[in-house]
Amino acid sequence: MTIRIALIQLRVVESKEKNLKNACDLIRISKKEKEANVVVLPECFNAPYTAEMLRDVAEEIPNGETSRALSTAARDFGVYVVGGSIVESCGGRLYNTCTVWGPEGDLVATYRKVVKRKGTVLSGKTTVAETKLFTAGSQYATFTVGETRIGLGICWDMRFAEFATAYRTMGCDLLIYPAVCDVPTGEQHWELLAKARALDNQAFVAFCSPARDTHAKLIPYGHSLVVDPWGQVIQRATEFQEIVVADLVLKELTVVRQRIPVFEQKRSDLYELKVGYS
Ligand SMILES: NC(=O)CCC(=O)C(=O)O
Repeated sequence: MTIRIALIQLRVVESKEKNLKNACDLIRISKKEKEANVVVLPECFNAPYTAEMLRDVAEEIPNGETSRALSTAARDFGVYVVGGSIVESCGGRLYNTCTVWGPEGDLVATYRKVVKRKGTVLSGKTTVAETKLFTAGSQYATFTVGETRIGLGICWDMRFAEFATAYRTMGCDLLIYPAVCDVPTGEQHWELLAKARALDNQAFVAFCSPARDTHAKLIPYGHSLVVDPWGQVIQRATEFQEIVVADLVLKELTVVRQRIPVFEQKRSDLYELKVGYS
C-alpha cells in the first residue's frame, strides 16, 4: 500500500481571508490534480508568524472560520487535511493547535504543541515568545489512514527524539510536523532533524514549512520535505510556494525494520523510554 502525501508550502500573507482561500485552492489541486490522499499545511498558516498577528487570528476549534474552511475543503475534495496549525482560543487561553480533517469533513485529531519554547531560535533572535503567548498542550495526537497510524508534532517538537519515539511505540509509521523555522536554523538543522527522526524510528517523516518571504519578520526557510524510514529525503521543495508530492511505499517499513532490527535490540535493562499518556 502507498500513501500519497502532499505538503503545501504556502506563501503566507497578512490577510487571513487570502491565506484561507489560497490554502483551499491548493488543497483542491493536491487532490484533484496530484491525487494525494493526505494534504498538509504549515504551522500558523493563516497569519504571519508574529505575536501581534497571531493573537489577531485566534479562533475557537471547531467553530472558527479556519476550521469551517478546512472541514469544507476536506469534504468537498474527499481528502485528509492536516491543517498545519492555527492559534486556538479556548477558555481564555491560546494554544498552537493542529487540526486534522477526514474526507467526510469530520475532525479526526487535534494536537496542541506540547513544548514550552522560550522564543529564541538558533540565531539567538527572539521571534514569538511562545511561552508567553501560548499554553502548552499535554497530549499526543494520532490518526489513521487505512492501516497507517500517523503521529503529529509542531515545529520545535521535532527536536525531541523521545517524543518521536513515543509515537513509534504507539505504532505510528509516519510523523507529520507542520513547522516555521527561520533561515539560519533551517540551513543547519532542518534536514538533519527530519533524517534523524526518520532513522531513529524507522518511520516516514514530513516537515511542512511556509514559503520563504523575505519581507516577513521571521523569514521561513521553506524546503518542506519527506524522508523515508532509511533516512533518505524522497522529496523536497525549493523555497517558493509549491506543492511537494511524495509516495510513501509502506512496505519499506518492514524491510528496514527487518534489516536493521534496532527496536528489537534495545537494552531495556540499561535504558527505557517512559511514555506518559496524560
Ligand atoms: N516555530 C518553531 O517552533 C520554531 C522552531 C525553531 O526555530 C527551531 O530552532 O527548532
